[in-house]
Amino acid sequence: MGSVPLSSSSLLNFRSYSSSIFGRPSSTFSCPHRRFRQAQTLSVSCDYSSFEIRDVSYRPPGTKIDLLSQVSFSIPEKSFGLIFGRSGSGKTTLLQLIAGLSQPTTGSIYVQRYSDDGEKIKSPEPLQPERVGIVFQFPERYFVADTVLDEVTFGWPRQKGGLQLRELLASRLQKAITSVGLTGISLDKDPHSLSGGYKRRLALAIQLVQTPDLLILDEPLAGLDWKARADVVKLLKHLKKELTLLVVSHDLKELASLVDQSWRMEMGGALKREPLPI
Ligand SMILES: Nc1ncnc2c1ncn2[C@@H]1O[C@H](COP(=O)(O)OP(=O)(O)OP(=O)(O)O)[C@@H](O)[C@H]1O
Repeated sequence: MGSVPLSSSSLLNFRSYSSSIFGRPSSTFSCPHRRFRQAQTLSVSCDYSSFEIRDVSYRPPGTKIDLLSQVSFSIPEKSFGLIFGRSGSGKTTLLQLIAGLSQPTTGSIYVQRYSDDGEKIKSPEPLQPERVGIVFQFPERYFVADTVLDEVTFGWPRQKGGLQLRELLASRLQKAITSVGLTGISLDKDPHSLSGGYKRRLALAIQLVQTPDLLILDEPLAGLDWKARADVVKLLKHLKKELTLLVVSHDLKELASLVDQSWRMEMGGALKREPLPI
């Protein structure tokens, strides 16, 4: 991989900068319309956003089969949604549409803002792909760099930016590495030499560094041993406090304690809200 304008040591020198100074401010005060009612005593705004998928159908170009059929659901910010269903039902196809990797044939995907009492505020805004992070199945298969640092910063601007840009990038990197618990790992280490669980942490850090609002995970526990699986579940629990997670998985029991809403994808690409069948 080519050079990145920040070395590991220079990045670590930026540790003391607060991400709240250089990073994107968090979307709202944590006011969980769902968790506590602080707003009744303090005058704090409890508006919240919801990611909304409305009547989405998808037929791949040049084919005559709909892989998704009128899919509608919504997921409020800072909640954990899980989609389950049989292999080949269309789960990954749906994730790809939400991430903006392909376009729905019909229907829309947008962000709607609500007041605490559930009234719509403002017009809906299209969900911008850069606000969505996606971690594919077996993400470690797509690692391309020789060091953890290069892997996380792949695609960053290569020209020398100003100090402010360097500080912003360093701060985001530091925050992402810390959130996934990779601080004990040398940034010069070969990503391919990490354990299975640490590779998954790295895959999450690669997405988190872009500060997404919505993080999509396709089978995050697949192929891991029991210890790494428990590790990733713990990590997702931590991440849920920071952002919205939409997960496709067959590992329902292990993820059940995190799930706020779940849906079953039926063969033919119809999505139905349904409790986890465990
Ligand atoms: N571009 C395409 N053209 C035609 N068929 C496709 C295309 N992409 C996916 N499919 C088919 O669509 C169906 C749904 O695939 P998808 O990968 O979304 O399923 P899934 O529910 O995620 O399955 P799994 O649990 O095995 O990952 C499959 O039968 C797949 O072969």
